[in-house]
Amino acid sequence: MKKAPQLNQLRELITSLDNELLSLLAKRRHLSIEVARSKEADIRPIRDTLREKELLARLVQQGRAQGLDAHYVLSLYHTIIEDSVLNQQAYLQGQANPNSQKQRMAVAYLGARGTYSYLAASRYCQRRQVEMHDIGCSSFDEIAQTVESGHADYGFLPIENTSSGSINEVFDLLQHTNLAIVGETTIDVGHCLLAKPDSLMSDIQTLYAHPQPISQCSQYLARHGHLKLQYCSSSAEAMEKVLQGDRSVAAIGSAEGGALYGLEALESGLANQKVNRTRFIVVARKPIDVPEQVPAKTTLIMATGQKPGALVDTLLVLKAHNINMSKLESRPITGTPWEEMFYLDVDANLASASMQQALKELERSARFIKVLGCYASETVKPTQLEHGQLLIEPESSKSTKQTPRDARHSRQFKPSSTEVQLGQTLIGEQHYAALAQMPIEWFHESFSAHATALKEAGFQAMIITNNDSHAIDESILSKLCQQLELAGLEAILAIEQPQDLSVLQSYANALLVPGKQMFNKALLTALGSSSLPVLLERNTMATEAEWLASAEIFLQAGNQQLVLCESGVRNFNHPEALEVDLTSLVNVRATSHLPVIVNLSYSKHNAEAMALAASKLGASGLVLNALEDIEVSQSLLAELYQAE
Ligand SMILES: O=C(O)C(=O)C[C@]1(C(=O)O)C=C[C@@H](O)C=C1
Repeated sequence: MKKAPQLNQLRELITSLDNELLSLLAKRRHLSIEVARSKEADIRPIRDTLREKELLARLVQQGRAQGLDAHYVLSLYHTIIEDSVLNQQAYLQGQANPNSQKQRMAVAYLGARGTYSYLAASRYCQRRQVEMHDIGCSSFDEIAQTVESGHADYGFLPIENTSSGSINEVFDLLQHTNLAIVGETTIDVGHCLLAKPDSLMSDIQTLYAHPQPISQCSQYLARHGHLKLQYCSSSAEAMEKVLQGDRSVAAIGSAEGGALYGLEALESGLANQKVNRTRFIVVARKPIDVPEQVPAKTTLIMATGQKPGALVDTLLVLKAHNINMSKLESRPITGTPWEEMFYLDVDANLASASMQQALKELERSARFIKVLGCYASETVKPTQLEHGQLLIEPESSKSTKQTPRDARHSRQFKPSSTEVQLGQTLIGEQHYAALAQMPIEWFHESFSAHATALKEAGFQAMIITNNDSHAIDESILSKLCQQLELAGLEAILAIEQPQDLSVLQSYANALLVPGKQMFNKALLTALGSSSLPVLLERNTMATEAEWLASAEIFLQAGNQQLVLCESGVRNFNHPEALEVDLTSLVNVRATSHLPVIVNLSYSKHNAEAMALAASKLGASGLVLNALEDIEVSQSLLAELYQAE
């Protein structure tokens, strides 16, 4: 028996794949910036949701054919596209504001290295490829003063959090500052319990934290009522305290921040809400221009006075100009009891005609109004696909489930077992067939001797696969099929797309739908409308129901000459290889009248025993690797034919 590969060998393979993935992602990023340059020239919007829909639908389909589920592909690509959009925005923003372009920026933020503000600021600078000179501050006022006095170029202020809501102190500060909002950024706040590496959860008695994380983790803290809370001015101070303390103290902070202090996360996911994100605004001394291609936000503050319906009038102005308001917050005006200052974020570019017009109208009715800034919106809403495009099961499998009695593949529909005539070869309950398989690339001039030897060893047919999905080379195909015919082997040709049907059917005795095309509805329907027998290979990740659902699509189109081909599925025993699913063979034989053959050419373990077991369990044939030692195949086939 072949030994399972070593863990380190497998890890090396994964490492090299990951390296390839990274370099592909870097190349994609580079291309995305080139796209931004072209959009800059013809003034086209950065976001093109139609293109995204088309791209996502294609990738979901291609991924599914390779065994990757739709949600996995979608979430990967949502992240990739978000990155692409934000990079394009940062590029165009830089081009539109050449004076604010610097190699190195001084950035003021709350606390010290390791706080969430620090993480937000460093990510913001990284995206703009700007070196960050970080200036930790002890309060929001100090951040504002540091920027106002020119000691910092940017200030980072947390404005709202998905768990604890708006950060009032920052709203109040904005009332009195002359700074402009020039950007926003949102980060995931993954609160962890950080302690020294040798601390255990049972050791922890005291918890240091900033009031914000304490309020965002209130449920966790209620469950751990014995922990003594100590308030700190920032998460960095909390981590510093843990560093100075003994094993009984811990802090709330991010794992990334904790690592800067040599602390480890004893527990993670402390926040009340699963999605815990904080939005930061970036303030600077001067406002910036936002290019019209970039989705922009404008933040205003206004006091309407205590007239009935004053706020409604404001909102109606926005409505009249088709301007969406993404946030509305109110804060008391200091020194004026019962009067409110409203903060509005609207999805509009300050320079746009509609926003300018709306502002004029608002000025007429407001007692006070001020634009705090216009900046690129970093909320990249993921483009969604139609529900039908996301279904893990093909639509037909739903209908099969609803009316299993009517399903054409079922024994209820047709109690007697189906026999499929493949040239001169019959496949079915009473007819066991042996098929060899090889990729078309293996064809060579002296192939005919090998084909004859296969025939003599007991094979009746040859499956020709096209592993790399190359375009069909008709001259090779015709020579190959001629030699198969001379050797007395039926030619079964793998088909990848409906367009290839007209060429392939002139050479083939039967066609094979490879597992990766098992969900290809167009292909199944085209083959179902032809008169050639077809072998339908199970996708390595497909369930029995999905496999039968694909068979149903084929049968519904009219052609009843279908053989199911079980080629192995991924499993935990031998993750590097495929393993024939004998359980499914039994189940499918019990529920369906279609013949099932078993392809052992991909499975590396116990092929001989598997072949015997499969034939005992009702398989109507087997497929072996055409290049396997012919004598070994011959003795196996002899044993199988005897057993039949
Ligand atoms: O194709 C474009 O127009 C791009 O800008 C590239 C891209 C992408 O990364 O694939 C990014 C943003 C658009 O909304 C659509 C697609």
